[in-house]
Amino acid sequence: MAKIKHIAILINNTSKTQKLVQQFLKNHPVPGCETLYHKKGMLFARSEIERFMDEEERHDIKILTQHMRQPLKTMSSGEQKKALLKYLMRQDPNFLVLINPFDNLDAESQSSFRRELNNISKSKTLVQVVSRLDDILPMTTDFFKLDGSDLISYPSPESFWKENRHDSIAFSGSIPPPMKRANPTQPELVSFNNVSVSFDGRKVLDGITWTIKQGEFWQLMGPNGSGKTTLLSMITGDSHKGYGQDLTLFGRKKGSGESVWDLKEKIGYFTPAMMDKFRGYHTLENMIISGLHDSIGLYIQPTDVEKKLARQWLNLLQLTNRKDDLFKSLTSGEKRLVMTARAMIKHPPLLILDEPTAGLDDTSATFFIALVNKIANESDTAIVYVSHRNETGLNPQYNYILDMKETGSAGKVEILENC
Ligand SMILES: Nc1ncnc2c1ncn2[C@@H]1O[C@H](COP(=O)(O)OP(=O)(O)OP(=O)(O)O)[C@@H](O)[C@H]1O
Repeated sequence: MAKIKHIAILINNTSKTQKLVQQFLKNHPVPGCETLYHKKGMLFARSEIERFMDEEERHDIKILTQHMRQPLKTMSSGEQKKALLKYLMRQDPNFLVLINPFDNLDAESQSSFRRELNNISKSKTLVQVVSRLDDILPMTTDFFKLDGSDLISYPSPESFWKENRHDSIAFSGSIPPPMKRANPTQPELVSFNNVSVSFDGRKVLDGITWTIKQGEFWQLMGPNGSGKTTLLSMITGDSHKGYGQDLTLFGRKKGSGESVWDLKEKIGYFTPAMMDKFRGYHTLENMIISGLHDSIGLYIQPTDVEKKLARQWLNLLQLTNRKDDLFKSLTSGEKRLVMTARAMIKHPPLLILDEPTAGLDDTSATFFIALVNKIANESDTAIVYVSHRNETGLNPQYNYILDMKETGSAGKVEILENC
């Protein structure tokens, strides 16, 4: 029997990924991948999960969760991915096109997902479309890179690895100062004392005790479904689960009449999903200034001082000459830098970055991490960085690790060397 081919396509910020994926799925020939022509292919991608979520929400059509009570939307990323893979395998395709399959998965879910794909690879071709070299599976036989619309094929795995392994990036310049000296904040920004959360009678968080102080740099870690998002949503005011519990946010006890707006004012927040919510018809300068007004995009005339500050940020990000370009014209790596600058321009007491490098290629992720380390070193802002990946180069002082148990996740503090 002929050996099954497995394809890896490395993508970057310029890649016309959707176009290529459609070529595979619609059975148009792809040079170098002729064996898949006229075969049945199916797509494993975040966008598919969102599509099924939309079907559930808008039309009440349950496809991935046919025999489950829990809506797809409230499942953890790992649970959603498992449900999608199960569904795709029931359709018995000849090949699967997987776009960044390990994004948003914790280490344990990644290994079990890798094992599952390894099993599937014995009978089906895998086409991995990935932005990170570490995600390429070992059984890969054919290597490509997608530059713009050009699919470049490599004669051997060695030639692929030699060309694409990258060096680390140095960052230069300083974090621009705040527009005005902040009122001294209390040293304790967030304090959970024995806080627990349940959904439908099932405990998700059990007795969380965690204090975040001014200027600290935390990484929040835990397997998929351990309650990271739930924990963050209590800090940002997006969940009511904190009421009636011993939770103090920026010096005020939860439930003592604070508004969500009071909280949002003190928090800079970025998660890649935020970028799906707007079309990007604002200039880079206005996007950054909008962080001072807690809007996404600017709807009032900026002052000269605001413009000057935005330019200092653009300078740091090496985007000075593009201040009048539209946000939508940026690559996804550049967009995330600008969104982080937007979140940081007011030097909030707390900056939350929720899986900020998901989907980025290695070079962009390295650049992003350099910016985060810089913010941690040069500002009084405390950072909570949520990631499943042990990001090379990220220098948090502490890990807050959620240990998932039947009785709900318990939290553990790990003090790191950078402290
Ligand atoms: N509104 C809700 N109703 C029911 N269950 C929920 C709800 N919100 C979250 N859950 C459940 O709580 C658990 C924790 O979810 P949460 O999204 O906080 O985990 P997470 O650690 O952020 O996961 P991931 O890393 O995959 O994003 C999951 O099992 C999820 O299914």
